[in-house]
Amino acid sequence: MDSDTPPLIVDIDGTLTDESRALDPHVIPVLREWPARVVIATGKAMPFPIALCEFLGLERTVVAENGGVVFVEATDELRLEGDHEAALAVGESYRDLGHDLGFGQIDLANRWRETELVVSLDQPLEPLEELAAARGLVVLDTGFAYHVTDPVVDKGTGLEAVCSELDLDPAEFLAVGDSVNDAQMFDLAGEAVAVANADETALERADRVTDASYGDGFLEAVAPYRD
Ligand SMILES: O=C(O)COP(=O)(O)O
Ligand SMILES: [Mg+2]
Repeated sequence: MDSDTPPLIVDIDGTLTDESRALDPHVIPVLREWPARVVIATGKAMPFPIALCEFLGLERTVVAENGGVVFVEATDELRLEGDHEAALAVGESYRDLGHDLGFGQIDLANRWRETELVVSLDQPLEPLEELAAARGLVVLDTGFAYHVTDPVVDKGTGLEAVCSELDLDPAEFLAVGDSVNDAQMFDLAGEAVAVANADETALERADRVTDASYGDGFLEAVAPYRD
């Protein structure tokens, strides 16, 4: 890698993982050795990207919950944004209609969530969208879960928040992702790459689409900046 390597903002599920959300081990050395800043940007709750950074030996620079949570270790900044009360109320109303969030009794998908709510993809979408809209929230289908999210935040606002902390410009970044929740960070990044398994929105908003899927797609996305 040369000194012109851009900072990297990368999604987790579907980009660093396979379809079952298991991390592709081949991405590990690439992330560990990336010579510029690495930002992990995910729809997952904060403990997941924080743990990923720790296990990879990366400084913890994280956008979680689709932009609702931003943590920058270097400046000791934690920003929470978005109407969590409204998201929880959507969940309550959804249950009142006889539906379920779909993650079982001990719901690890929502347990550490601070700004949004997630519902399993095997649950009905339409009533969820109606309840969310009534409270000014949106539902994002990432291909891994339905996210009831406050539209004031997204991974783009998260990238901007990270940049203002670290005195970087979003346009310096290489962004890699796979789904609708990556679209706004794609719009801001200097170069946006969708892996081949990406959804229609991510494919449309990307500057480049890889031939390979999942972790192999990520490796292809960053290949021009290695060696
Ligand atoms: O949690 C999800 O549904 C998707 O997570 P991701 O943003 O890391 O792909
Ligand atoms: Mg993803």
